[in-house]
Amino acid sequence: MYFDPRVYAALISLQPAIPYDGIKPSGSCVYVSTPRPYENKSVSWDCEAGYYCLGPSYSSKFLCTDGFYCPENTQPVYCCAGYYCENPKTIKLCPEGYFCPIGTVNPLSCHYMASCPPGSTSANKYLIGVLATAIMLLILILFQIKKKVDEEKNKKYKRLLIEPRFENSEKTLDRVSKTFDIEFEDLGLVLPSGIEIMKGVSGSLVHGRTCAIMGPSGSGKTTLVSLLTGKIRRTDGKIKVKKFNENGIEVIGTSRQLDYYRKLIGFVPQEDIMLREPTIREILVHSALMRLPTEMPREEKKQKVIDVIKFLELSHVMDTVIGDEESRGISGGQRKRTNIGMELVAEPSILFLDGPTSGLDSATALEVCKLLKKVVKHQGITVAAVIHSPSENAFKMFDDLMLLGKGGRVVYFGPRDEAMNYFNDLGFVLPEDESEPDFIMEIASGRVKPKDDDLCLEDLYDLWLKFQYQKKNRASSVDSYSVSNEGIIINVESSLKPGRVRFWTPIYQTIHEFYHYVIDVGSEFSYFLKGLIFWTKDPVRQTPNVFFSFILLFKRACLQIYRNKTRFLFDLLLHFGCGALVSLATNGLDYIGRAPNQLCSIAPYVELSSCLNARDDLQTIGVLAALGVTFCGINAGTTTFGYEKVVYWRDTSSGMKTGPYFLAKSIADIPRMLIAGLMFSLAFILFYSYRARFGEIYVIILLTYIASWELGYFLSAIFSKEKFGLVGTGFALAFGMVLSGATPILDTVKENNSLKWIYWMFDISASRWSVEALYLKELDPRKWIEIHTESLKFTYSFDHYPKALYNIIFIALAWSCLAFLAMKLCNRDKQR
Ligand SMILES: Nc1ncnc2c1ncn2[C@@H]1O[C@H](COP(=O)(O)OP(=O)(O)OP(=O)(O)O)[C@@H](O)[C@H]1O
Repeated sequence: MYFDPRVYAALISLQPAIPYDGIKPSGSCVYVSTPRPYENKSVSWDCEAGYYCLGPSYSSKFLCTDGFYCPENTQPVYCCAGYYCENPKTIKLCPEGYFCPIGTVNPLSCHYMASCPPGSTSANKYLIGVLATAIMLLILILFQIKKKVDEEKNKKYKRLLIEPRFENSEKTLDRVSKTFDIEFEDLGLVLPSGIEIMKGVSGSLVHGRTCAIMGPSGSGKTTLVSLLTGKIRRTDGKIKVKKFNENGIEVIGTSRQLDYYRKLIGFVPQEDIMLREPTIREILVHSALMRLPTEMPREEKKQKVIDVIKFLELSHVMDTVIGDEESRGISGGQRKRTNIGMELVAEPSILFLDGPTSGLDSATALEVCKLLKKVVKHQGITVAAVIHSPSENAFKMFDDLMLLGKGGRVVYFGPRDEAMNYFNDLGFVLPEDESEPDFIMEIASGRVKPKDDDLCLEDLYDLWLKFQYQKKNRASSVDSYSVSNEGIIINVESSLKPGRVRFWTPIYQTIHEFYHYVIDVGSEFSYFLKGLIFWTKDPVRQTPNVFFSFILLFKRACLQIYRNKTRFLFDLLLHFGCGALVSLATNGLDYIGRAPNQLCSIAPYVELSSCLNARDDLQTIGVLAALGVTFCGINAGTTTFGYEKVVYWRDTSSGMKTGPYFLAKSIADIPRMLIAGLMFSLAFILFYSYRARFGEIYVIILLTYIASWELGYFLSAIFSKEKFGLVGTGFALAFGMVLSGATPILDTVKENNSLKWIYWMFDISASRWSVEALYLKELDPRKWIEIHTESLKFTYSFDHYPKALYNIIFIALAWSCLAFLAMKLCNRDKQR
């Protein structure tokens, strides 16, 4: 291949001649494949300004395009950084208040956030730091104002507390209007694995009485409560409900199924599942407003909260936040009482408690048991509580005892004060130095034997059934003792259906579970549609509708954000920091197009490749930004729902609807997204010489943030919080980088037969559209370089900008819908 040695010399010499007018530009004109003007003055050229020639020996001349500088008798150079070339004939120093990157035709305004002395190649954006700080200060001021408003509100409640009627009155709670008895028979549970964890459990819970459910660890106490509250679907047995009016007279209920009365069942879980940001009062007010009947006036509901606070003796800490291990709030005992209070304010007719005394010292545990006794006395409701190793006094607070043994079998069920008599009759003798509840627990775990017998645990179960059988026969005037012991045992065994666990049981159980899952989802959906079309009312209790629930949940979500102000501000700093890092990575990246074709045609082979490919870093800049935003957005999104899933499950099991909750949290997140996007965008332009408008960059970054945020919602609905980090990183790399359309390049994927089937994946990636949108907006001010001569690369198109933005919005909506469905459909058993 032949090339002119003089042009070659020009190509490897990279410093073009700059007309020097007193002020030196801060940039330089060093870049590859741009020859400087031919300096050999002895050779004559015939190339007027605005045209370029390939050299003195070439006869043809070519029109110099905008963005280049072509004085007379030269080869073209890009208009130098720090200068601008209105046309290829002139070059001028960039004026003050403007900056001129390489190839500038019109100087770019420095905007309001930067300073640009004459000859600037980029804007010095020190004011951005000031702006970011101002935003943070403004947020702090808003938080302070909210604090003042809160303090006023607290004072109002304090006044309510010290009103004379409270000062003098005994701390009482009104009787509830509906009470229930629950009868259960032969309850059984076989897990999908085929393991039977509960078998033949029968008994009844009577209104106006407290029942302690006890047994060794793993005996199935929690399982029993879950079966009774409908959290787990039983595989065997019956549960029936008897309804009573205010005078304790049995009335025929609309249904005898416990599920039907779900809104009247209170369940206090073993862990203190509640948000940590609100105060005790706020949590109780929220619970009351969400769960009490709509016909009850709002003031009465608030009064109810005050009553419960008084009753639980929490008045002095009612305006203290709950807190957790990280941020100290109320004490463990107070948290337990609040946990119970959340149910009490909702006026349940039946209250189940799973380990209300777990983790408490004996004095506090006794206090809680006394409280339960008092609740039953005042309200006449049904209370059943799982109790772990109670003290003698705490044990006495219960009227009935359900004692379970290993494998979920009943060892004893009946009045608590008759339990010891029963065991005495079996030959167990309470040692003098041992407390009654401890001894009973030892019996149930098979650690003590009767004095003159060698009974094993299995015998205890059979003996209990035998005892029951005899009691039943006595009641029906049949002489139980006419039946041989052997006969009874055979009877009993047959009622327990031994040998039910076959090898197909797991398969059967799985199909059974799936069937019920579909029925459950289907019936909820049809119930929802029915409610929507016929505006039907809940016959048991009409609680706030979707709109009012939304308002209450939205207020709570805002409160959470406000109470987490340190985290909020720190998050903003992190978004700013991430944007600054991405910006740093883009430093020096630019678009300077390609050298004119004619010049390239005579370039040496080594220069040819860089000569033919325009230097175009816009896509790389876009990918860096999209990757950073996707990482930040996903991570921020997972915090919204991910860390309060258990609270969500508790709330839904007590009647909260997923729709208003999801919408309320999402809308409360909007300011977070807006400010996070702003912080990132401000930091992103710190070191990056952007040519689009700041508003355009902000819109692209914000929409990508929203789409990633929603993806974070989805991930947090599917995965547990321990997995967010890794799963989020994986998704960010996939959607922010691989599917951004840069590597692999969209064109390649489209044309490659083995890859084109995954092209749709690029279409559902927000970053692919945001990179294109940013590319187009950044290219727009550079159109003078090659817009009319070159077609766009990467399957991009100049009219794609609105489409790209719409697509990001659709992707965000799609992730949002998926997140909602995932929340609704995953872990349904925990939402019951
Ligand atoms: N979904 C499940 N999958 C597998 N095993 C289960 C499941 N639910 C319960 N079990 C098992 O059933 C048994 C009873 O569990 P449960 O939590 O009801 O016991 P517990 O008496 O409440 O125990 P603790 O007093 O320690 O809380 C345990 O052995 C438990 O491992």
